[in-house]
Amino acid sequence: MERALIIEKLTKAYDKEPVLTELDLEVPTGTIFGLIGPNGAGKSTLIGILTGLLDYNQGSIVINGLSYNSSNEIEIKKDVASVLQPPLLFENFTSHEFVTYVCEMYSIPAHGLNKKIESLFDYFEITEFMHVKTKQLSSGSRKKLAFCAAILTEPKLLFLDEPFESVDVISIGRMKNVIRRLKQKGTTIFITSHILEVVENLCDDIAILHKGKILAYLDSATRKELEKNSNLSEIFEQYVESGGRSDDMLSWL
Ligand SMILES: Nc1ncnc2c1ncn2[C@@H]1O[C@H](COP(=O)(O)OP(=O)(O)OP(=O)(O)O)[C@@H](O)[C@H]1O
Repeated sequence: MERALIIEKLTKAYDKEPVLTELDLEVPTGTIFGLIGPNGAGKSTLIGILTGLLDYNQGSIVINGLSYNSSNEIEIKKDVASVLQPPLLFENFTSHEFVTYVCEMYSIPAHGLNKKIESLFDYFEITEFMHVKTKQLSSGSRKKLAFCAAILTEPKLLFLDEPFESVDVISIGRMKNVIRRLKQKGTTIFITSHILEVVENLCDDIAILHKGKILAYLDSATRKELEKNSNLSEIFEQYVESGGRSDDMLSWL
């Protein structure tokens, strides 16, 4: 099977404090992959590295068949888009200026672009903010705008870090529709989320990241077996130990 992403022995420390330790991970091309893990597990750090925002100490990364290094960074990035947490927007641009600027950076042809922008903004109910500066948008609208910009760049690999956080339930449903459509077109989607019901229902393979390592990789066969008896939240709890904590600790409450 083809792999959109191959990570080997990836190690990252912040000021000597290890966050990712010899992490190995492979993501099959054209699938929706879910990365879940407790707070502080290293999910955003991993996405930061994979999108070129953060450096790393050791290991190797292959994206869409290209080995990641400074000489081919630009070639890799033209096929990769992301929605980060918090989303990165140009604060003094209007929503329309922002998405058109992002499309220019990705050399997306201008012909027909406005129609696509209008339909996406309409679908996500942000048309009224078309000519409003991004710094004035609510957190949910910022997320939706960053998502629209990422979609418009027609990526082969799309990283979504907590894409559903702050987003209303109707818009989450629409984001899920778009993500499924992208998969049908062959895009690989890499999602992190704490909303496990959405991950369970949307993703193909799922990995659990804990303390900087992949604790479990649940492919479709493994999921099928485990999900006979438990939902994803229960499976997550079984893998990620509670460290003996229970409600009894809060008996004073
Ligand atoms: N810039 C930074 N400097 C130092 N430590 C950092 C920095 N960014 C993150 N960390 C630490 O790295 C660890 C992993 O953080 P990260 O944000 O990647 O986790 P996460 O899995 O995305 O967490 P969450 O689910 O809470 O968003 C945490 O211990 C965090 O405190």
